[in-house]
Amino acid sequence: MRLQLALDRLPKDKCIQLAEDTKAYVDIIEIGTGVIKAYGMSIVQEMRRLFPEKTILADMKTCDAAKHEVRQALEAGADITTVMGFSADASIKDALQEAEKLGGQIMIDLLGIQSKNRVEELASLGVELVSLHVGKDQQKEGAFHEDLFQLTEGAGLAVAVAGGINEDSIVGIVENHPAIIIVGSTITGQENPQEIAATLKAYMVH
Ligand SMILES: O=C([C@H](O)CO)[C@H](O)[C@H](O)COP(=O)(O)O
Repeated sequence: MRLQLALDRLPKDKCIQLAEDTKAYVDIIEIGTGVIKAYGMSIVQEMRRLFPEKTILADMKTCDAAKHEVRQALEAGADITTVMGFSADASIKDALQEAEKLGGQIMIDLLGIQSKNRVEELASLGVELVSLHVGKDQQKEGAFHEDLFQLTEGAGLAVAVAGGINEDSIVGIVENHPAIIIVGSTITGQENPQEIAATLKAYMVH
């Protein structure tokens, strides 16, 4: 089970500092969508250079022109890039094909998807990794809840989870054995991010 640190809505120097401070506990560094919109591929390149031993995920949230955007992210140094699950099948296929060509991986973001049917379709298109995601705005009505695991049950997919995960919710989440737990604000909003990252990671390894 891997811990992914989501770096969202932060200036570049703060992203770098957070990645540095928490690196003993974090397996995957996620460069958040808004951060990519602010700095473009240069921050992906910089994180790759600064953290060569880490898996880097570019949260591109691609929904069209998938071949181009997947190439952009992977050529900049990302290992994984995200594509939205509601995208056209043609986009999903292009993304998977391009990632395979370049030796990277696609994480399909299931934000907004409620039907198991779509999840099964995605699996039949060759998708292997998805994220069950409660978006920032949706979190006003509640953070990630274990009920969401039902959506991917039996689909044979590696599952990441995201959306307001904290010390209270992580215990129940770990019991469902996701491949990746994605945590943003709970770590990045702390005065001592290293301490909270260590606490969260400890729940994942015991
Ligand atoms: O993907 C995310 C969200 O859509 C903002 O871009 C976050 O990275 C993800 O939700 C994790 O962040 P927290 O919810 O703050 O833990």
